[in-house]
Amino acid sequence: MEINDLSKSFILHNQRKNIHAVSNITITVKKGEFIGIIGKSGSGKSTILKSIYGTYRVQEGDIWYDSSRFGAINLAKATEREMIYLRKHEIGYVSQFLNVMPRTTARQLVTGAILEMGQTREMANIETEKILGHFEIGKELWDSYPATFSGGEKLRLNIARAMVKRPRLLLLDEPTASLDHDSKVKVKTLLEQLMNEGTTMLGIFHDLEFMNRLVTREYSMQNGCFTQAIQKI
Ligand SMILES: Nc1ncnc2c1ncn2[C@@H]1O[C@H](COP(=O)(O)OP(=O)(O)OP(=O)(O)O)[C@@H](O)[C@H]1O
Repeated sequence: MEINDLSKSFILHNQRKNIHAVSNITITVKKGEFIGIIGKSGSGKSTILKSIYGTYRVQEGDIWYDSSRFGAINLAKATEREMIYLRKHEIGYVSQFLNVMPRTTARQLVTGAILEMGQTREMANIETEKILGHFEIGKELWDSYPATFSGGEKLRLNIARAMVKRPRLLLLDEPTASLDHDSKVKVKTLLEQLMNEGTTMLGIFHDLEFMNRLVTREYSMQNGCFTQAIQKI
């Protein structure tokens, strides 16, 4: 992926203010790399990820992504239909929050994600149980609605759902922020597996130390700009 001169502002109409969330971000990410981004709250980290994922429309700059379906595609200018395809098949996004779907059980949520990738139902069922078990989501919860889950359970399910898709590009927005140590270790192990399978990752981590030996390059952000880049591996 190649991001060139990405800038994004928000206009706050009620305050007649223009917020420059990110300015002139340029970065090249090679296949299989794991980029870690750190910076103070409000420095623009999530805005970068949301611009790549198409949650935010980019005003200036290009985000060239090497898609297996479309070839080189500029995500800054992609159509909604293209973005929907990419989100379903190639680009994953994990945040601290789970958007629960009404009347969908934890099992259905994960199985549905696997089926979207074209797996058989039999394989999807096996893999669903494997991943729910791995994240220690109690068996009694598998056929329950996640709306009633605790914060930690929701988060683990969220990560599980994104990971089973084995995305080509995975965006991580502080996914481990509210996890206990054991759950963090589990996430790290799975991220390591994904890396070994060739997934490229871009992640915001409050505690980058924890991701040590996985992150290949680290960027620091301040006021919407990268201020430092450190090659870790
Ligand atoms: N949808 C939005 N509307 C208006 N302003 C926004 C929006 N999203 C982000 N901003 C503003 O853009 C700036 C950067 O926000 P962003 O969420 O990217 O920061 P961050 O570094 O990820 O912060 P945090 O670590 O707290 O999540 C902030 O000043 C924020 O208030």
